[in-house]
Amino acid sequence: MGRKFFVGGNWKCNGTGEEVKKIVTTLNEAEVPSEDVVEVVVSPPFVFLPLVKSLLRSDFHVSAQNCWVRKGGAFTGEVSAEMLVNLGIPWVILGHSERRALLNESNEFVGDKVAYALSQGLKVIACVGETLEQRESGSTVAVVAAQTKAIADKVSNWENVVLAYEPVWAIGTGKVATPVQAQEVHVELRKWLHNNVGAEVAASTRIIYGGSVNGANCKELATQPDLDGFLVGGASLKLEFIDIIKSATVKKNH
Ligand SMILES: O=C(CO)COP(=O)(O)O
Repeated sequence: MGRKFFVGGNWKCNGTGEEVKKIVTTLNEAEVPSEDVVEVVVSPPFVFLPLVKSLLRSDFHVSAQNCWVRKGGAFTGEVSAEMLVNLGIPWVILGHSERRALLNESNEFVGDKVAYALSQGLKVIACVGETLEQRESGSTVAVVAAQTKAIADKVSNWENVVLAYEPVWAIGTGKVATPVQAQEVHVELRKWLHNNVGAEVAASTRIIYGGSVNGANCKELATQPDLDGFLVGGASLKLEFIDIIKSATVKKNH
């Protein structure tokens, strides 16, 4: 079963209105493989979502970087899944390691968020990944399995989920996982899905890699059979994001 290559750009907490418009103009002018080959999703900060949605080419899609865990209401500072749906935003990133680490989002909380966002009709990029300490102590697989289990416990339909493996030690550090390291964990995640959710979900769910992906390292990573795309941070604000989108063709021809 074909898993369409997926390239997400997580802009994190960056950009002014002018900078955002510039990035969108660059993306709009880029020649990239068609939507049949690659699904491209960019994720600006909340405040720029309407602007980006209104300007962005129609074959690229928009994602939020977070949303509230349940129905909106008296939750100062939060943005609900319903609001994203109301704005026509199809995607949301949930469980990013920066939120897990800095805002104490637990595995269970992330699982609840993923389930609620899906129930409202959003598609979810759900992030998992180990810290350097966890990798060095040999617990990488146990950590990502526990994070994935907390999602699987709450979610029965995986059709609208993309799983992003983002080792914390590779995020924003310039220290990219080697293709072999990434492939190893992607295989383990797929195995986990196979054994705990089902063969079909394991075969069809896209598992993408994030952590210091750039225009230079994306092609080799893309050749790995269980790597179905990327979630890109820093490089998604730069011209090289277009090269990363183009690495979808490496996959297609591999
Ligand atoms: O966190 C990331 C994407 O969500 C990765 O960030 P970098 O590409 O900047 O390492």
